[in-house]
Amino acid sequence: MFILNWFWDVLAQLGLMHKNAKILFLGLDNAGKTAHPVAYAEERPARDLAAHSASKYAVTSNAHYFLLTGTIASEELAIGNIKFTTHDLGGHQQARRLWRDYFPEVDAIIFLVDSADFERFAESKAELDALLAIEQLNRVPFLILGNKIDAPGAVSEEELRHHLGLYQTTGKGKIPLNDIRPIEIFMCSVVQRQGYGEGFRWVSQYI
Ligand SMILES: Nc1nc2c(ncn2[C@@H]2O[C@H](COP(=O)(O)OP(=O)(O)OP(=O)(O)O)[C@@H](O)[C@H]2O)c(=O)[nH]1
Ligand SMILES: [Mg+2]
Repeated sequence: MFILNWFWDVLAQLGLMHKNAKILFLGLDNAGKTAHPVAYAEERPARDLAAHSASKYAVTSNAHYFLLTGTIASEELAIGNIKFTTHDLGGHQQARRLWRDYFPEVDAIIFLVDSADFERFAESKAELDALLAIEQLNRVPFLILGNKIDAPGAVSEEELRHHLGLYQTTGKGKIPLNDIRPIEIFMCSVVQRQGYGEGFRWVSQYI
């Protein structure tokens, strides 16, 4: 298993269109950003990752590696001559203070929420609101992923919108925007590999 394993399909899609996309994965701890037990957080040889990506996407070029420093995992991935950096920042409280170090030049923020964790919706909302209020991010597209729809007790999109206060969002089609930050919510299950592709396609049009 690799960090952000689940996201590679979608990165590959984005990779055909965009260069040097810097995407931040944020959300509370346990939201599903890395979707694997943290226990294996050790550095992996670059060749593992290269082998993985090569087998899956016929990626052969340079710069396949990732770093783990404390709770911050960052991956660089090159598809052809297009380079991506993804940062999955840990979500526990101490790590959240580090989020803002990663804001400069970010192209999109993916904010994950555990849609089955009713008790933490308010905490998620507080973090999300704080992010949305940051001047530096006021043009950065926000993709909110309501994850774990497969889990017992997961709420519907409507309910999650309500709990997060996301009543006015961009819309899910190809919506042209002038000077307004794109923001939309999509429900997904990282574990079952469903739902997020639509979200990433949506956000990619604004990167
Ligand atoms: N049922 C279900 N469980 C999921 C899903 N995605 C992640 N999980 C589980 O949720 C737990 C936490 O996932 P992580 O990816 O480690 O959470 P994280 O957001 O990276 O958390 P931090 O690294 O602590 O910030 C794990 O046990 C995952 O297996 C999902 O779509 N459905
Ligand atoms: Mg994690």
